[in-house]
Amino acid sequence: MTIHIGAAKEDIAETVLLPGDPYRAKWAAETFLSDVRLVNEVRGMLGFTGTWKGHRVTIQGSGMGMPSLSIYVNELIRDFDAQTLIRIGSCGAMQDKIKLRDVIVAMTASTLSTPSRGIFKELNFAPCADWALLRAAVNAAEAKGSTPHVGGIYSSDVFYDERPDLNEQMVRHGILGVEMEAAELYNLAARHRRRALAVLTVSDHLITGEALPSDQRERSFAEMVEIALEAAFS
Ligand SMILES: O=P(O)(O)O[C@H]1O[C@H](CO)[C@@H](O)[C@H]1O
Ligand SMILES: O=c1cc[nH]c(=O)[nH]1
Repeated sequence: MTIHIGAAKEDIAETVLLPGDPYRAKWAAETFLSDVRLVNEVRGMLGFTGTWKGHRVTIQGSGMGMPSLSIYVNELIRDFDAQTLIRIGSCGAMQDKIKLRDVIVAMTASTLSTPSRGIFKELNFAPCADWALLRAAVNAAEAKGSTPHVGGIYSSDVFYDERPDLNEQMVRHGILGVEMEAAELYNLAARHRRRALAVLTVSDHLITGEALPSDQRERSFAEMVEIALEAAFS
């Protein structure tokens, strides 16, 4: 039991899926897992553990933004010994070729800053996904007849952006989409030698201005959850 996760050590699986939205955690656990148990509700940041095809899985909300994700991932790694951590998040598309509801698998995550900035100082560390997980996610998507976009994303500290020039540079350099957590997940996984990946569904389009309603962000992103589960246990 930690300050932010009120579960016994044995209640948390080695494999953890991490949606930002705690109600997406509830929906995904109830939709994809068997023998589901609520294992955390501290601060309403719901976490569930169950089984998928015989494998134990925890689905734990991580909140919005890297400082929040950092709390949950630090505790999951240090206190619960999580080994494989896969973010299942929403994102905004930054390229014309990407459409609403497309899946993006994040190879790298560019940032302006992360909670790890304090230790990296002047170093520009390159947060990147675990290669085997990334390959397994792409294979899983393709086996389902889907073609995910694979490449770099932007992990931003803000949703309401006051620096359009930064987005312009991201678009210009081929960044696929923007979200708010993956870079610090990748930093922490590198530091503690764990496996991490971010699989994202496009909920907004920065070029067209399209946006999905919040109920769909909570309960309709099945494809990315299936890809994450298949990748974790391939
Ligand atoms: O849908 P989730 O997983 O929360 O991810 C995205 O949505 C939130 C912003 O609405 C941020 O957390 C961003 O990264
Ligand atoms: O961070 C995010 C998440 C979803 N959509 C966005 O535009 N930004």
